[in-house]
Amino acid sequence: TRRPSQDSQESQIVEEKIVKINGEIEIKSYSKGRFLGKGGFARVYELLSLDAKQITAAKIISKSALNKARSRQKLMSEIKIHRALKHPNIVGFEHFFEDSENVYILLELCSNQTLNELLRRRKRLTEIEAQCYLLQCIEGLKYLHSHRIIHRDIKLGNLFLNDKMQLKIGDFGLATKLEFDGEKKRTICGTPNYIAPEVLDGKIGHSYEVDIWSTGVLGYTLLVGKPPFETSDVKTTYRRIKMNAYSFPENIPVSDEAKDLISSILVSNPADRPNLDEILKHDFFSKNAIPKLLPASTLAVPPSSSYLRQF
Ligand SMILES: CC[C@@H]1C(=O)N(C)c2cncnc2N1C1CCCC1
Repeated sequence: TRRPSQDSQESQIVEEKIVKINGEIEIKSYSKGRFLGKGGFARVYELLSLDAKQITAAKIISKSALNKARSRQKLMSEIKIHRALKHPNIVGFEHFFEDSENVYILLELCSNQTLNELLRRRKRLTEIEAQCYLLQCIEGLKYLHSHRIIHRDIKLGNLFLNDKMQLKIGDFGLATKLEFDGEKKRTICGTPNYIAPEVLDGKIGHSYEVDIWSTGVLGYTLLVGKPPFETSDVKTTYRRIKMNAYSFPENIPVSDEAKDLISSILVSNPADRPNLDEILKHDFFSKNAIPKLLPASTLAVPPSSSYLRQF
């Protein structure tokens, strides 16, 4: 009997057909679990591999959605870049395969969602939490940039938290790999949330500095509770970015070190921004001891004063 919730074309078992080198066919079976949501063209489910008993977050993309060369090309670029990465602050790329209907991308399950949901619940974070998350994001970016990869869409919704509360950079749909040092990228597709002025400008190319810009926007957003240039309409936001028009609200306590660091990053000329190592040397990251990981209780409430006393 079919479960009432199961609609006709979606089956609960996924089978991967593997043709071995000696011509034998091996079938790997997976069981589809909870629906996690939509990500781009994909419907995302928890997926349990029935042999290794490993559970992943599976992006299931129907091939019919990939008929346009552009979207197929984008997906192949995302897979090509992401599958080569391995770092504690980068979402793990477990496996990918296809069957007659779909392409399946199996990613590290991050059961504590993203910083987007966290900030929606908490409104804004304490300085020690912002330090902890920014530090992990910068470690992940150091790894990406050392492999000549620019993420280009660092935003709350692409920063995932796994069950251990580790921060993981995800979604490489807008990422690009530079072929040589000094290469400048000109085009950018999609609507990155924390777009850097030089990308909007379009005259000069852009490079790693766009990810640096995003860490400034991220720091401001975590501490203030909303992005620095956000307005009700995109065109006005872009104008504010080009004008570098942002300020810290009087009524929200942000430390001098935080303001100084964020202001040094959110500068229009990419060449004037600090690099990742310079950012890590800033007083903001050395003024107090920073926890490697935060307790899961902070998903709902600020860290308790007794917890903070140890730092
Ligand atoms: C698989 C897509 C995306 C993701 O990239 N990861 C790593 C992830 C990992 N774990 C849970 N969800 C994840 N998501 C969510 C699913 C719905 C929207 C974004």
